[in-house]
Amino acid sequence: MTQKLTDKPVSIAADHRGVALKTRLKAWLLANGYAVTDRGTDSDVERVDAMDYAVRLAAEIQAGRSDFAVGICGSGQMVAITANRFPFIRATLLHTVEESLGARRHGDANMLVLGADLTDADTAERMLEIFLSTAALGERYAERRERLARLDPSKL
Ligand SMILES: O=P(O)(O)OC[C@H]1O[C@@H](O)[C@H](O)[C@@H]1O
Repeated sequence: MTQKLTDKPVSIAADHRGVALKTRLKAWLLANGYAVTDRGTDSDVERVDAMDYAVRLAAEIQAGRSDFAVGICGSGQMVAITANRFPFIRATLLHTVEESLGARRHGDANMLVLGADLTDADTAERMLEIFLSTAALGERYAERRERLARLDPSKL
């Protein structure tokens, strides 16, 4: 068993293209001792907008109900772009286990984003395992994250 960085439920959501991967990752989370908050969608035939599901995940983190979220759409792009509009979200679209390590160590990412059309489920499971068990580094990495949090668009 790898270390757990959170005792809160992991929030997960997907658009219609990500339903199958969401089901698989939810099962992995439950089997590995994580509580799960599933914010939909549940139909892979009814077309929905990935943006709405990214917003649902952001709301879970903003409210403090989850420390980590997993968002899925076909490419992952729409979830990642939407989620990163919120300053308290550090969403990262990943394709490899190595990227998952870096996203947590350097970026303290709190939302794992996956493209269901591009990512096989075994790799996604491994990325999720690494994502939820890799601590963020301190020192210069922490200083950069603090700078990031202070970036002010009105001062461009
Ligand atoms: O299935 P349709 O609606 O054609 O395309 C949706 C996908 O297009 C991209 O924005 C997202 O990746 C989303 O999953």
